[in-house]
Amino acid sequence: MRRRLAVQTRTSECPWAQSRLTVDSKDAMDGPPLSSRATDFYRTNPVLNRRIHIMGVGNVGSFIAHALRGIPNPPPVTLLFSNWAKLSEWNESPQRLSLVTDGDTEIRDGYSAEIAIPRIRYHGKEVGLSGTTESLSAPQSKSLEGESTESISSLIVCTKAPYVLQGLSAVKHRLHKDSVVLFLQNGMGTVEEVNREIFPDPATRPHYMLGINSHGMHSASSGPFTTVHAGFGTISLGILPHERDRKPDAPYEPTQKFSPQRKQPPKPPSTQPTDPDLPPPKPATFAWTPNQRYLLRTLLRTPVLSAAAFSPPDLLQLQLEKLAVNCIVNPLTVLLDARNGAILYNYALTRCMRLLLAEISLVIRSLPDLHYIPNVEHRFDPGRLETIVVGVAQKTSGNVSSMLADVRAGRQTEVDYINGWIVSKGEELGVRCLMNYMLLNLVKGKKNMIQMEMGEGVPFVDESRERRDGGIRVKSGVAVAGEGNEKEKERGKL
Ligand SMILES: CC(C)(CO)[C@@H](O)C(=O)[O-]
Repeated sequence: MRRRLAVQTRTSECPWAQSRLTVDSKDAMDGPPLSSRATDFYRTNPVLNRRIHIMGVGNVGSFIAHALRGIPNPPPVTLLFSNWAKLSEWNESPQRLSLVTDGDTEIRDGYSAEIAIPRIRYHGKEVGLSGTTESLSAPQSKSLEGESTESISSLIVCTKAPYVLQGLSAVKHRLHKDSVVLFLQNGMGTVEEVNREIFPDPATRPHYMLGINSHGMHSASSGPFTTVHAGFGTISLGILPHERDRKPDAPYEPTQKFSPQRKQPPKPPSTQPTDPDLPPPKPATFAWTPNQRYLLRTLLRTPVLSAAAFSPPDLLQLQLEKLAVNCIVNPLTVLLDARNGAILYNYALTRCMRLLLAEISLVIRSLPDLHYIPNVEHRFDPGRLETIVVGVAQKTSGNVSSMLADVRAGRQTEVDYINGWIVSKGEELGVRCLMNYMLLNLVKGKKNMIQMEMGEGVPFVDESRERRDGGIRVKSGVAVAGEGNEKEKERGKL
């Protein structure tokens, strides 16, 4: 039997430098015999559960699952399917994932698969099950027939932002306070929503990690469970401080990165005056949990992912830069019904971009979290954001943005988590974002228009038709939802 061992090495006082390796006893047997101190350590520290669950077996989820099974001593991986049809398709297939890179196909197996049926939520309550007409009489918190009840230690959520709450509702009772959940969505605000709706109690809330994916993937026409790795990108990862460790409304204290002396580095001058209404800034350092460290290390040792880890304030700034790009490229390509490159070399569109970026920049620069971080004024200056947006539009000029792909298919978009986040953060901070508000509603309006053209935009529709949207449809008095067209190609990301 393969016994797993954990080795902890404390390299410095700083939690970012602590490390715990999980190795197979087979590998450990080749080394020197374990000291009694080490065996005592294993007796007092429970061995980690190495299994990684992946929610959302679309292109992003399949890419990550494929990459994880390709590393030495790979972790066990469980794919969580959101409907019986897809799970049956998997069970009837050779149960392998394929990744096509530059025309070469690599096939990997050894996956477990489970069903986790998203619970449809309406006004914060679970009211039905995705893809069925079954209603839930009482708030659902337990597993349904066929669903596993085993606890989940590490979960990677790869579904699109509007489907995260539904998906997590199906597994929330399997997650515990020491579990780690990695969110890999476009936009902002998912974690706040999950805290409010799924894990309101910080005492039992799992730990979180965030990731920003810039790899481009789409599904292959050659067959199911095959993903084409079309654009080589990176995954920026970070661990989010838990509310048990750090108050979420506290701004970050800047970390001195480069200093000639170790002792008492000089504090960089704050670019903004200290706000008496804000709580005092807190450092971004905190202790990692074993599951967080394990998941982070596993992803970092998976070369295909090109993953890199960042401190929470650095990751937040990367997220905000990506948000600014998505706030411009995604909705403008929807309204123009054109590829990303269409927003370039067109001065009328540059004017629109500048009006939008003026609001976006102001909201970002007003965020309390960034209040004490030096250089924020310059990093999120509208001119610099414009340079980033234009650069991305140029690099991905041939891509159909993810939002345009969703709108064309009549699916729900991530616009609420992109321009919608800017509008609602602006409201909180006293910044009126009229341009973004209009764009938000134009995108929604266009999606509704296409849905109506597809005959799916009215609440009572032909019962035989599946709605390709995560929204609510009232059918026989029960709120239900369809699911996205799985065959639809996911656009390249950046
Ligand atoms: C940057 C971006 C717009 C490029 O296609 C991508 O993030 C997307 O499609 O959402």
